[in-house]
Amino acid sequence: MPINALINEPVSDPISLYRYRDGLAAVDLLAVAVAHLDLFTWLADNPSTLAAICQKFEIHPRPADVMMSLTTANGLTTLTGGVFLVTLRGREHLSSGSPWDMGPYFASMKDRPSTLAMLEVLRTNRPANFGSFDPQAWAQAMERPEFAKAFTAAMDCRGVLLGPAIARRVDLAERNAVLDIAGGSGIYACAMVANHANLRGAVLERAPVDRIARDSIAAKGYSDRVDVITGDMFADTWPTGFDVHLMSNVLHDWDEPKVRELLKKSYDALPVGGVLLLHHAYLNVEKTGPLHVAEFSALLMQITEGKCYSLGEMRSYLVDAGFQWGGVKSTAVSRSVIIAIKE
Ligand SMILES: C[S@@+](CC[C@H](N)C(=O)[O-])C[C@H]1O[C@@H](n2cnc3c(N)ncnc32)[C@H](O)[C@@H]1O
Repeated sequence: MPINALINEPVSDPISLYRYRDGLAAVDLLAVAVAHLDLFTWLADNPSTLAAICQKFEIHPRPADVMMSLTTANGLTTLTGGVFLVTLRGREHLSSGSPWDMGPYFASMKDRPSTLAMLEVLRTNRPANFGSFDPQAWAQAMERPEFAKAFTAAMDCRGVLLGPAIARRVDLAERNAVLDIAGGSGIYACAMVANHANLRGAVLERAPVDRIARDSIAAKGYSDRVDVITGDMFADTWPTGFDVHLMSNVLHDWDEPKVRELLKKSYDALPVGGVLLLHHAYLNVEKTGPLHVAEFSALLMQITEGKCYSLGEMRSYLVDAGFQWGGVKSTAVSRSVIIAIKE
């Protein structure tokens, strides 16, 4: 009998493979910090806030925040009382004047197209074209059926691992219906209903992904329990009748104002006592790691308007939106799910 991957998890751990794929852009972000900005030489003499770093190097706060999380997670900087300091490792290996300065080693990769694309994002705050090879940025490229199909397939194969991991770590025994906002192929909604016989589901997606989701859900045999609702999560009112909302790998595509907007939309559409599940890769409260997540954040910052948020940031956005914090559970490959309840 074939393995039902929506119910069974793999025995082996693919984390090293995820680290390569997720961390793709981290090397370019570090190269920008060293070879273009000479960040560590300056910061060693000028401990500074994020705002002062942005001013000095004429870079934007969102990518600068991601850059400093990456240097901190690498043990090159620390943050004390809102001020970034260079550590011994940063001084010895990445500051000019040190006999062990690796600056020239990084300088040789300064003009790589992907490094230059990263510098452009720091300077403009505009997402680069997808993976530096597609003619459009991700959000626009997703309107083209061919790109949407390939991108949704990429998300779907990741969801086979992560969807069941979420479904098994949250208690949904008393719940009835899950709305998977921007649910891609519907893999997460299928995994939720596959693991919880009491649940029905729906995916909210815009065209052309809505059609891809319908076909994918049918191919998995879940059309009788998972619907697809065509809609724009920003422009449209969210459907009611669902006591669970799931946003998986959604908020990390957007900057803070849009994150807050989506949380408010969820709050308005959920019944009192309803639960919001937020599944992403999160930095810790102090933004000192995990390194895998700080590396992934470089990629998201480069190709979308977002980044990997910290648990502290998410908690404050949720509380501001009216939610009660219900805890956080690890799922797989450095991802976790935040549970929030509408009071
Ligand atoms: C990174 S994918 C995540 C898909 C899925 N939730 C997952 O975890 O694999 C982001 C999804 O957001 C969807 N999306 C982007 N803007 C949207 C909008 N305005 N309304 C509805 N869906 C949107 C895209 O079509 C895409 O499927």
